[in-house]
Amino acid sequence: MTKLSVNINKIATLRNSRGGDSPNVEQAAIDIQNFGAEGITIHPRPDERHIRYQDAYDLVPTIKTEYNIEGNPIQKFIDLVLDVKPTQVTLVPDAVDAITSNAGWDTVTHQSFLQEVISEFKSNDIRTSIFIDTDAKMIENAAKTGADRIELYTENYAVEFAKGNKEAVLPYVESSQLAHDLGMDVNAGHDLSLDNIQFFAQSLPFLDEVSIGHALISESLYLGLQNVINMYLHKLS
Ligand SMILES: CC(=O)[C@@H](O)[C@H](O)COP(=O)(O)O
Ligand SMILES: NCC(=O)COP(=O)(O)O
Repeated sequence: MTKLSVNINKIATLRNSRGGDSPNVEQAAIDIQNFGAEGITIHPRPDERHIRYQDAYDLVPTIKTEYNIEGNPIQKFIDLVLDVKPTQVTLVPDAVDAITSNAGWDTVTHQSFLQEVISEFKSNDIRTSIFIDTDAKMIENAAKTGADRIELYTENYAVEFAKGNKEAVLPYVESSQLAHDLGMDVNAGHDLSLDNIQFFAQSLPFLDEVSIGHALISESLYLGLQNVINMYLHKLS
């Protein structure tokens, strides 16, 4: 069974837009887990435009499932993760000003750096995962860094699937098998949604966890709108 980890960045985006504490990200994490999600993912960025570094600490007592922290391992991020000690850290090669993640690691160029940070996280009992494209050479080199898992960057699959190109899943099928053969587990994420997740999960031979945020929160708004509007109308009647 593939675990669902819910990325709550967008809850924080909404909170920050008013400067207050609504919606409350800790309560959201509690509820999301009570509704059955098997993990909570956050992806703090250096500008703290959504999840803040302080949120990473405040969430600790609320997460009873798996806690996954994603981000670029700049020193501030490394210190945060070593302090918070989540279940898993996912290393993502984000540019400081990136709107969202847009590429996997070049594990050849950055092999020794990745090896160093991964070994530090592992010696602190934190599972490690590397955000990566469906490139065999990069995945083979990811294994050499000592990473426990890869997280397959699924934007291309999501874009192509929306156009009806189901064969876009094939590189992910191959990458999943390769990672497994190399002794790594497989996560996936980015733009996965209610539309594309089932075909993806059923196609991959190995898929341990997906982290989903943007689409899941948007879908929750749409699927909840009718209910909430009816509740307002009832209060006003
Ligand atoms: C690595 C990845 O694909 C996600 O963590 C995604 O980047 C979420 O970050 P944002 O919410 O900042 O888009
Ligand atoms: N690791 C991917 C993630 O956490 C969520 O990405 P998205 O669903 O917001 O695109």
